[in-house]
Amino acid sequence: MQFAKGHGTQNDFVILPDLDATIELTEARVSALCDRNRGIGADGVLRVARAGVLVETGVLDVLPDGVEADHWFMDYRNADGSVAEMCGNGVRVFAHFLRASGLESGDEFVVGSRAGARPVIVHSVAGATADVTVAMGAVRELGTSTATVAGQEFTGLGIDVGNPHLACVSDDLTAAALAELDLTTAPEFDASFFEHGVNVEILTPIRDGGVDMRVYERGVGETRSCGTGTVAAAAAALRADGRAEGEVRVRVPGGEVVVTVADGSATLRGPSVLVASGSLDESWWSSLGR
Ligand SMILES: N[C@@H](CCC[C@H](N)C(=O)O)C(=O)O
Repeated sequence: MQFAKGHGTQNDFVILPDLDATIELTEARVSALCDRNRGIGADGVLRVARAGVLVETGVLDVLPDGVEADHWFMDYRNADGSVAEMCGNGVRVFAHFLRASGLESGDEFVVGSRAGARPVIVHSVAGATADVTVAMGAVRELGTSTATVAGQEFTGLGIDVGNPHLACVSDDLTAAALAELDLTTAPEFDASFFEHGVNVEILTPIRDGGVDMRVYERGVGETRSCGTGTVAAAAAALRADGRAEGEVRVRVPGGEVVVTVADGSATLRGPSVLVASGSLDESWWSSLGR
């Protein structure tokens, strides 16, 4: 079984090209693959197949909104094996992989996700690195809620960008104080507000056109970046600045991306790096629980 490994601002993924969608991606297998000691190690898994094939094989019940049978589909799983609707860094890496592997030759194409169609523009591919913009779809504000991180309560804006986020802009927070925040344990949140769990972003207000952000991802833990999280963060930071639209540079521990919010939707531009490819040992794979 072939795999590749890549990351978008150090949010890293194991990529599994599976054009016939025959791989049984159980929770046990995904979590073993993503385990940094007993597997390859990653924040998530991206299965590569056409959307129609995933419906035919029963991985998807139906084609999500705007996704056509011949669109490429990013079948995304979190490191704990759970399925999530969308992954913004994942889409950039997925698009880069399609180009690097020759599965796709265009600069503009659609990547399907469970949250719907996500058109991409591949601006450049140079060596192991690509620069990709993803149209992230609608940014829906859900209202105010709170999260408690290491005993400290943060108020934030619930935002749905295909998956759920609570983006907490903290007025006096500096980049240095943010870096000190203890994010080793899961933030507490209002489970009646976020029935399906939530990704929590803590960020500074906009200063010089940018924010600093850290994230605790549902199904993963703290990651060095989260693309959908940067979109939620940018939208919340713009709101806190009295604006509904604008461009925001979002600095995360793993690098920097640019988010543009306009007309109730957003684009996300940033890098992708493909670092390795190889094959999984078949006996190891089949020894994993189903
Ligand atoms: N890292 C991703 C988001 C992955 C899904 C998330 N953990 C969830 O469960 O919603 C990104 O780049 O957007």
